[in-house]
Amino acid sequence: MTDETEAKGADAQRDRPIVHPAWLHPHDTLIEGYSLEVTAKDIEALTNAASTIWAGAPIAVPYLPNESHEARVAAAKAVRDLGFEPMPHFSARRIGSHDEFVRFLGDAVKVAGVERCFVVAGDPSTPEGPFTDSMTMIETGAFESAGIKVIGIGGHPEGHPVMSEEECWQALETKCAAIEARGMAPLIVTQFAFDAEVILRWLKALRVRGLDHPVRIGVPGPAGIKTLARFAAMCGVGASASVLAKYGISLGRLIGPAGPEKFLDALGRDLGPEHGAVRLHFYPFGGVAKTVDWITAYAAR
Ligand SMILES: NC(=O)C1=CN([C@@H]2O[C@H](COP(=O)(O)OP(=O)(O)OC[C@H]3O[C@@H](n4cnc5c(N)ncnc54)[C@H](O)[C@@H]3O)[C@@H](O)[C@H]2O)C=CC1
Ligand SMILES: Nc1nc(=O)c2c([nH]1)NC[C@@H]1CN(c3ccc(C(=O)N[C@@H](CCC(=O)O)C(=O)O)cc3)CN21
Repeated sequence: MTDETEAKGADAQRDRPIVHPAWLHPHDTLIEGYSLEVTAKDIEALTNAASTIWAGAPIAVPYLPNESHEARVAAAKAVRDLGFEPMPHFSARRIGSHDEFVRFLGDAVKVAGVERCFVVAGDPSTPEGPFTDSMTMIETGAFESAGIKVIGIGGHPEGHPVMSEEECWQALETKCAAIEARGMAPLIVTQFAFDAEVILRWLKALRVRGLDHPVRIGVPGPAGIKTLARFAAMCGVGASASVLAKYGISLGRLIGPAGPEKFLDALGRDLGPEHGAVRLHFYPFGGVAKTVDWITAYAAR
């Protein structure tokens, strides 16, 4: 019972005003109920690793350029057929037309039984179609009409290359309110980061603002240091020498793998009730198998 919708159900049954209590069972460890992000190209790797991933795990599939509609729908269906909960991305600035949007949403629901979607602005500096940001997709009303229950949105604890800090909070508040007003449950998924202290500070600020929705903290899966640096640059994620040192990466030794053990140790040590309902979302930059094996070993410690 670590899933967002189930958590809501459990909430209602116990008739308690606390939001998503299933995310904070005292016997849980931080790693339980994790989710993953897997590209359409990595579905084969997901299939091979499936038996070592918890049944029902939410699996997000990013909306990457140069993928066909069919490949995107097939990826969501494969995730469902493997016994996981598909959460396809809807990348506003990458979607070429309203038709492309509703066709993907419709087929994702019909073919893959999708009930949760992740909406994000996306990287193109000029939108390829009518959607400039997440809100313009949410406001079409298409998600609730299609029966979507949970809408994931991006959180930016380390700031954003285009938006100011205050704009990030405004965007988050506006999206959460709109999603709830439309009868769906918001889920905040953060951009991956390397500094646990920044995450903890941001979580506190989020709760002080009255945003009590569940949060999945974005965690880079274990990968070679060069690979991590490449994705950080690609995604606009800061990775200063001092932050990387705290993470366990020494700039004097740039070869070899780096995992999130120090990052997660720090999070696990300092997370408290004041940070609200929190789970993890892994970005397997070093490959799905490597990340899942790493998670299994970390959980068994
Ligand atoms: N966490 C993830 O998995 C992903 C994160 N991203 C990153 O997150 C950002 C999306 O932010 P959201 O919180 O979804 O924003 P949003 O959709 O809530 O938009 C908030 C405001 O920021 C502006 N904005 C966002 N991205 C922009 C861009 N690339 N160029 C110019 N203006 C932009 C929007 O026009 C809007 O005014 C992307 O731009 C990208 O950098 C993108 C894809 C996946
Ligand atoms: N700014 C931003 N844009 C994103 O698209 C994004 C984020 N942030 N944050 C986290 C996730 C990670 N995302 C991605 C995006 C691309 C691949 C990927 O595998 N791309 C290429 C390979 C690129 C490379 O190895 O350099 C591919 O072949 O599909 C993986 C994860 C999407 N997400």
